[in-house]
Amino acid sequence: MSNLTEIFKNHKAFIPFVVADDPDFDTTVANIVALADGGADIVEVGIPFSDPIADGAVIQAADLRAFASGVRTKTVFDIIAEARKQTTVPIVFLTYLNIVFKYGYDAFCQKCQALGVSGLVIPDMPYESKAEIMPAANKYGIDIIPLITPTSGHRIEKIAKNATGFIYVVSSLGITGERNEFFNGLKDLVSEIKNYTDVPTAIGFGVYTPEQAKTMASIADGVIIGSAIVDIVAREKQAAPKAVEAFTKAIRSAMDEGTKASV
Ligand SMILES: O=P(O)(O)OC[C@@H](O)[C@@H](O)c1c[nH]c2ccccc12
Repeated sequence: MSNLTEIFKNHKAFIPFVVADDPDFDTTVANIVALADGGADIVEVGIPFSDPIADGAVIQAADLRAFASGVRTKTVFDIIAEARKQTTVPIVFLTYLNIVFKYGYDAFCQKCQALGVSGLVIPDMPYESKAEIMPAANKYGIDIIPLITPTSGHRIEKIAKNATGFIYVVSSLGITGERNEFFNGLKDLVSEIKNYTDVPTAIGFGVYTPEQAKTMASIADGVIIGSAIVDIVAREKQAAPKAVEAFTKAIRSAMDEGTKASV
């Protein structure tokens, strides 16, 4: 079983997201460690991209800060290598497909394995194109985390049946960023997925507050939060790690509360 799947056995998983090299190398390393110390189960690290079509203003701005810092794919790998000296927390990359394609599927997955990166979330790679990357992903034991959205419809069955690691359930239509309302069929969407697989589900997109995290943890096996953390990094800059750790603890305890209440 994938090491990512194992994590969900103990409790509801919290999966925070940061953009690599935002605002700089050392702060990103410290943020990854702070997320782990605060109780993150998996850290999702975004590789900055010039055309992040699924991202809202907050993450787009973070990508621009990373570019201003001179980020390259190699910088991102070096950040992970540095973080790995301080933490064993499971890590997945959020990356647009072109970055992986350009680096080479085999070389990229090999690098992930060497760095202890367990999975890839590739939002612009449709399920139907997954076959291209699977030989490399299988060779190096990297999970390709599929996304299921409120409009996945008849594709849910095949996506779920072929999933490994965990399934990223997109909370609503649109792009990343804070929101007050989510797709109202989320419970049904998660239970439909459960008809086809035991691979755990995590809900992301627009989850911003501890209260929302608690609600999502009552629906799915895990919760993903990006923009709320990236906002803290934008505000606090080099001082972010402390605030990021405090936020992570607040989310963790809200999720644990939610879980206890439903037992
Ligand atoms: O920022 P949000 O709304 O909390 O959403 C999670 C998210 O940041 C992270 O998983 C992510 C960042 N960029 C993405 C692009 C597509 C899908 C997911 C993502």
